[in-house]
Formats: sequence, structure tokens, C-alpha cells
Amino acid sequence: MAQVHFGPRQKPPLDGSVRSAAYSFIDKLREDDTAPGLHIEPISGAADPRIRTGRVTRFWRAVLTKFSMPSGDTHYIYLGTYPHDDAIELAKKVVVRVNPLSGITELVDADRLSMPEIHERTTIPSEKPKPPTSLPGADPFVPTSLLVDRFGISMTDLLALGVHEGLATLAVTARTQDELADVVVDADAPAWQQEVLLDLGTGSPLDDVRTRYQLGAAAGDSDEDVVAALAHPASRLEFSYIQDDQAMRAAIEDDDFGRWRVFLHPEQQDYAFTPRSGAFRLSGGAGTGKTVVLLHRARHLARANPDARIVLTTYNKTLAEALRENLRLLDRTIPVVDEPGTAGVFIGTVDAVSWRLLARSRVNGLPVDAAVEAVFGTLRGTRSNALDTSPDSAWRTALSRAGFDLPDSLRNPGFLAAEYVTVILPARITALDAYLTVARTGRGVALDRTRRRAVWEVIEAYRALSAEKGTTDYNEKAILAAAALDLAAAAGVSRPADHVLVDEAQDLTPSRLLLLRALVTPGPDDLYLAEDSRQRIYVPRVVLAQHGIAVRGRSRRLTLNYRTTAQNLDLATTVLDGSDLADMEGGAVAAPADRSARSGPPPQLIGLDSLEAAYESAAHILRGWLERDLAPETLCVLVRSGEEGAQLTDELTLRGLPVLAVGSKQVPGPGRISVMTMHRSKGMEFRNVILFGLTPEATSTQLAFLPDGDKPDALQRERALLYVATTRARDELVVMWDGERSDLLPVRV
Ligand SMILES: Nc1ncnc2c1ncn2[C@@H]1O[C@H](COP(=O)(O)OP(=O)(O)OP(=O)(O)O)[C@@H](O)[C@H]1O
Repeated sequence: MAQVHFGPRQKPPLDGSVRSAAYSFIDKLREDDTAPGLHIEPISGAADPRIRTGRVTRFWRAVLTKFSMPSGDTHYIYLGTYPHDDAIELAKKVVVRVNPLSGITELVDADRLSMPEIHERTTIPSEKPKPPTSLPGADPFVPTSLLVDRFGISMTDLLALGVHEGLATLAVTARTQDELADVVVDADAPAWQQEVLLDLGTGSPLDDVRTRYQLGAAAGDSDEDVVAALAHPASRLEFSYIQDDQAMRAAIEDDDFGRWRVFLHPEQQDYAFTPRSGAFRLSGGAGTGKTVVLLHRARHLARANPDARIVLTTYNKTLAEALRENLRLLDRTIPVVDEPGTAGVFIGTVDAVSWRLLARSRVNGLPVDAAVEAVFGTLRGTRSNALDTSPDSAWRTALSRAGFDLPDSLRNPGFLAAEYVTVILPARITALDAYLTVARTGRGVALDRTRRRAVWEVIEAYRALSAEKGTTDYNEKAILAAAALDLAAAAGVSRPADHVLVDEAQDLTPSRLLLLRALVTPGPDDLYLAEDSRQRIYVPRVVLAQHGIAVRGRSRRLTLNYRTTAQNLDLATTVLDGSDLADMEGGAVAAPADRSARSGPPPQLIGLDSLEAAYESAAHILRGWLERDLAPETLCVLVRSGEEGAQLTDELTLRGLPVLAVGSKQVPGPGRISVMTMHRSKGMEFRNVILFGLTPEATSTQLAFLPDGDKPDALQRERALLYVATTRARDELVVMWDGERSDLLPVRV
């Protein structure tokens, strides 16, 4: 039986019918590579003596390289399926080799290899880039090289890393990150070289890059050496060993959207597979593959121990459903279970976890009555597990009964709910005395004793109201479940999970974080949190250590953006300029040095005179995209509020467009353009996106009723929301407003 690896993706991708033929060819190759029907043949005059072609159909040929191992095993690298003549032409000129300087397997064009490698060369090319010719009459302009002049990285350094001479020569002429991105995106170079250059271009020191990509001299170039080097983390950016049928099908059939299933960046591999000694925080900007890492890690842990009880969770149902769907796509053999505490992967929102634990408290041995006492200080009547949920209006009702001494600005359900969720519940405060002295870390509005007394009256009214009705809100459920788990653990009952993996952790309230902490005994691979503090749009700032989650020394950051083009990423990061950003450890979020490996058109910013004109313009743009044969479900329009979304859906429908209003119960669907709020779009992605209605009022109405002290954080969350929205587009982004444009939009674009 032959072992088949997959090489760099073929361009353009194969059509559907040829894909099935290619799939069955590879299947047969794996079974028996000597089968005569496969016609595995060398090509005379080929640059690489290992090259072979094989017969896929009468018209199509596969291009492969063959390696014979001393053990007698045979390995092939599949390089794609092409029409007969193209296959022969390609087979003659490509070479698969281990780069002698980096130790990474790469596919290269033999013509480009004709240049000598650095260790063979006697002269080193010029250190300085050639200045571009200046236009007559232009300002005298001294060009600088981003890599050489700004970061002190010379051509010699690049060559010593193993970067090909042609690419290195162009790279040192780039003066800005954009120019470098263009050079890299246009270059037909091995992926590891492109990513190393992008990394250097954002200021990563040479040594860091060498370590990150594990660059080092190759052992040799024998068959065995090349096959061994395929396992190098950076080779796995483009080469993949196909272990099972499903992965093989994915490698052949998926378009770019599916690459994450097979090809992980070396850093992603590290974060997905390396064991961790305790709670771990993976941060990274939008589109850097945090969810992808989480899915691979869930699969890895489930495969490593089929008895492991794994919880894969996030904050809303739409995202939890996407996790479920994507884990199924990644590996349908992973058992997905209905209850946390069962061997396999439980996928659901954090609220679903607390609800299920409380609903099955007897079976799970959870002392809910004792937990109720610990959290509320008193038993809450007969329905102490309180599965029914308090209505959203409960704060308003509580305010109608108490807190009359509070100033109007604080007689505000939003302010009181935030005080309850961020201060009172996590500290398990049950009486006024404790509330009068508690540290209200991170709260924007200061409260003296008189005001605290008045706030406490409202809290008591809120609690009395829900005790009357036998209800709890979801933060209460989370803290009750956490308290019950802690009490049970103290009595010797084991906690219900072995590994907890969390996506979008920046949007979880303290009660929910405390529940996650309580699900699993502290220890190796216990909690794994993926988060991006720049995308915190729901909750006030939270510091993990304050809730028992110690990640010090176990935090890492992803910086390569796979989703957003460099042009759109530039707009998105500019939206956050000047923000006061803190991460979940309480430190400043590292300056956004994210880079994108993709390039596209600049975002369009369109101001219209009236709302009517804006509807017309949005309809016109969408029609244009449909005429270019873009599938409706890959397009999306984002708005700030649900009402705007409903109105826009009607207006676009009237104009004959197939739109779908996406909400909590409606997911995006085939054949329809999604219209949804920016909040709902979190974690999703589309090919092209319109941001509609970016006016100053879109922000100011959200802040109008907040107390002054809470406004800065709320404004920060508005910026974060815009960052989320601008990073949903893979290719094209249009930003529209009618009348005045939002002052959150950068002046310079
Ligand atoms: N190694 C990879 N190869 C190819 N595509 C990748 C890779 N990693 C991630 N992607 C793609 O990048 C996009 C973003 O990935 P993902 O959703 O995991 O990012 P994220 O960091 O969770 O983003 P967000 O914070 O916006 O939710 C997806 O389309 C995913 O398929």
C-alpha cells in the first residue's frame, strides 16, 4: 500500500466531475500503485527524477513525485490533475525538494532553481534595493526599504533563511507593508517563504522568525529526507499526509474556504496540538484562525482519549451551531454528545451548559439548594433550581418598586444589570454590608455609600421578584451551577469535564467564566480560551485572574489573517486607532500588527444624500454582485439595529433582491443574501459585505441613556463592533451612510 501526501493546491481548482475521478485515482494509488490501469510513468527530460504522471481519465493526468524508502515503503506526493499536455509540461519543470537552508519541503519551478544556493555562492547580491525611477517634476523622494532600512534585515539574511533569490530581491525593494504584501501575494513562491516575509515585514525579529518556523539546515535531499521533512510544521502549510478518506476528499474537493481542515500554519499546529500545563489563552485579531485552532484541538483531544469529556462552547447559539457544523466537517467520527459530563464533545452555549447541569442536578449530584443559599443567601421557595428564565423586563419592574433615591442617570436597567453581573453575582454578595465594601473594579461610575444603598434596594427588589416567580436569569443560572459544582467537588464529586474549549471568550460575563472554571479540575489542558479583546462587544471589561482563571505565561497570539484582505484589514484596524484596549489579563492589547496573506480591491466608502438613495445604491451594488455570478448566500448586508434590518429587508425585497433577515432563529440560507445586525455577524464570514447606515446617530442613540461614567467603555464597544463588522468580508467591503458619516470611520482611507 502506498502512502499519499498532498502537495500545494493546484490552480485553478478542478471542476467537480474531474475531482471525483482524481479522488478515485488516488484511492486506487493508495491500494496498489503498481496497478497497470494507473499508468504511473516517469517523464523523460524531467528536472526532477522523482516525477511521475498517472492516468486519471483519457484526457486527464495526475502529476506526482515518487519516493522509495529504505523500509520498502513507497510514498507519493500528489501535485494535482491536469489536461494531458499541461500535465506533461508541468511534470518536466517542477521539483520537490527540501530547501537546504530552511529544512522545509517545497515545490519549485526548476528554472528558478538554476540560481545557486547561498552556501554555493561566492558573491552576495547588493544589500540595498534599487531606488525606483522618480517621475520628472516629482518631489525629491528618498526611497527606503521596509526590510533593510526599517528592520535591518538584509538580502543576505533573507537568502540565509532559504528565501529564493528572486523573491528576496523583490522583497527588499518594498517600501511599505502594503508593497511587501503585494510582492508576496503576487509571487509564485512556497507558502512558508511568503509567510516568513510577511512576518518580517511586521517587525518580527529574525531570530523569532527562525524559531517560529523552526528554520534550520536540511539533513539532506534523499527520498527519506524529503519524506521526513514533510512533517516539518512549515512544510505542512502546503503538504499534508492524508490519513483518512475524509481528509483526502477534503483536500481534493474543498475550495479555499475548506483549507483550514487540512493545512495549518506552524503556529496553529502548535496551539492545536501541544499539551498545556494549565489554563491557556489564545488571542488574535478577527480572521486569524482562532476558531480553526479550537476545532482542531477538540478533535485532537477527543482522538487522544475517547473517554475524555470535552466541552466546546461559546456565547451564542449561532456560533455554537457553527462550531457543531464545522467539527462535523473536520471529522465526522468525533462523537458529539447531548449532555456535558458524557465522554465525547458537548457543543453548546455556556448558557446551555448551565441549564443542562441544573436541569439534571440530581443525576449529576449537584447540591442546588446549597448553591442557592451561597449565591442568594436564602432559599428561593420550592423551585430552587429555577430553570424558568426571568423576563427582560424584570429590571424595569424592579426599578418601579425600589431605588427612588438614585439619580435618573442611574435608574437605568442597563446600568443596574451590569452592576449585578460584573460586581454582585461573581462576588456572591448576599447582603448590603458586603456590597457597601466590595471593590467595584473596572466599573466606570463611582458609587458612594448612599448610592450603593439605593442600588442594593433595586437588587433586592429584582431578586424578590424572580424568587416570587421562581425564575432566574442566565447569569444567575451560571453562577448557581458554578457554586453547585464547587460544593459538589468539595464533597468529592468529580467535575463534569476533562477539557473545556471556549470561543469568543472576551464576550463572556464573570458568572459564565466562573462556571467554565468550575467545570474542570485545574490541571493540564483544563481550560482553553480563544479570545480577541478587540472584538468585545457585549460585556464590560473582564480580567481572567479575578475569576480564578490563571493564564500567566500561557498566552499566545495569532497574527496572520486568513480571511480579510490587506486592504480591508487596514480599514478595520484604523477603526480601532486611539482605542484604549485591554486584554483579558488586564494588560494592553498588543498593537495590531496583524498581517494578511490576501489582497483585493480597496474598501468603497459611499455617502448618499438620503435613506432612499442609500437603499437604491445598496440594491444596485448587490445586483452587480449577483450579475457577476456570486452566490447570494456569500453576500451580506450589516446594520446597527434590528429595526433597521427589518426595514432594509423590506426595501431590498421590494427591489427584487432575494434577501433573508437573519436572526436568533434564522440562520443564513442558500440562495439568499443575508441581512443582519453587526452583533449577529460575529464569528461569521461572507465573500462581500455592505455595512449599511454608518451615521453618527447609529452610535449616539446607543450611548444616549447611559450614565457618563459608562460611556467610554460603551463607545469602545461601538468601535469594536465596527471592527467586527469590517472584518466579516473576505473579498469586497462597501461602507455606506446617508447624510453625515459616522465619526467612528477613519478620516483617512
Ligand atoms: N491554516 C489555514 N489555512 C487556510 N484558511 C484558514 C486557516 N486558518 C483559518 N483559515 C480561514 O480563515 C478564516 C477565519 O478563521 P476563523 O474563523 O477560525 O478565525 P477567527 O480568528 O476565529 O475569526 P473571528 O475572530 O473573526 O471569529 C476562515 O475562513 C478559515 O477557514
